[in-house]
Amino acid sequence: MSKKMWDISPTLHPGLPVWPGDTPYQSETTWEIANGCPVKVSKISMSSHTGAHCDAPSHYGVNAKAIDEVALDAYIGACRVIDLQGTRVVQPEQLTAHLNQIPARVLLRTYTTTPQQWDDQFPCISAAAIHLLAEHGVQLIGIDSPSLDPQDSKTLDAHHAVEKHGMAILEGIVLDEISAGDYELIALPLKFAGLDASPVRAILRSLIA
Ligand SMILES: Nc1ccccc1C(=O)C[C@H](N)C(=O)O
Ligand SMILES: [Zn+2]
Ligand SMILES: [Zn+2]
Repeated sequence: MSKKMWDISPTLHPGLPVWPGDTPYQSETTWEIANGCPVKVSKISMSSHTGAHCDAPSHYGVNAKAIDEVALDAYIGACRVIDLQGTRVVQPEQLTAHLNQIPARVLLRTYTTTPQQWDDQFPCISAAAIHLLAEHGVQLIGIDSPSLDPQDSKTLDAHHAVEKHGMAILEGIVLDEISAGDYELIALPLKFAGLDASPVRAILRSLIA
């Protein structure tokens, strides 16, 4: 019997909300199946931070690893989805009840329904909460909002807390249909040379068949 699977990735389509001023998702057809051409091929243009994506350390750290240089083990394995719907800034005290035998990956659900339009007040996480998770061995922090830090942050306190602990980041996932609990996460970044992030197809699978 196969393991149940949940897709936690938004569909990438023209009009998908992206960071203000960033590159919108666009695609065009390079070749069509016609006139002797046997294939359809497309061209896509998008920000490295489109939809469900993994930040590389080089996105927020100087002389830090690019997405093609990061170790992949953080992006596949046991994870815990913590339901914090309605939270605007995740604080340590909201996590303490969920730390018992916590896996190395944590995904935070802050939305009941992920907005279809850009939310400039999107939920984020405090640096103190990142430090608490790191102290409990967490290696990847995921969130259903576009960033760990507030949109207007210039200090990126949560990202630099992640940097301090060498943790991995997964942002822009969709947890609308996901109940709190433990799952297997698979969310591997593409091997873009020198880039600061990579879109991913993020999925959860049940830990038992
Ligand atoms: N596209 C951007 C353009 C400029 C500044 C930030 C972004 C982001 O997407 C935020 C990123 N995901 C982050 O968590 O820092
Ligand atoms: Zn990002
Ligand atoms: Zn980020």
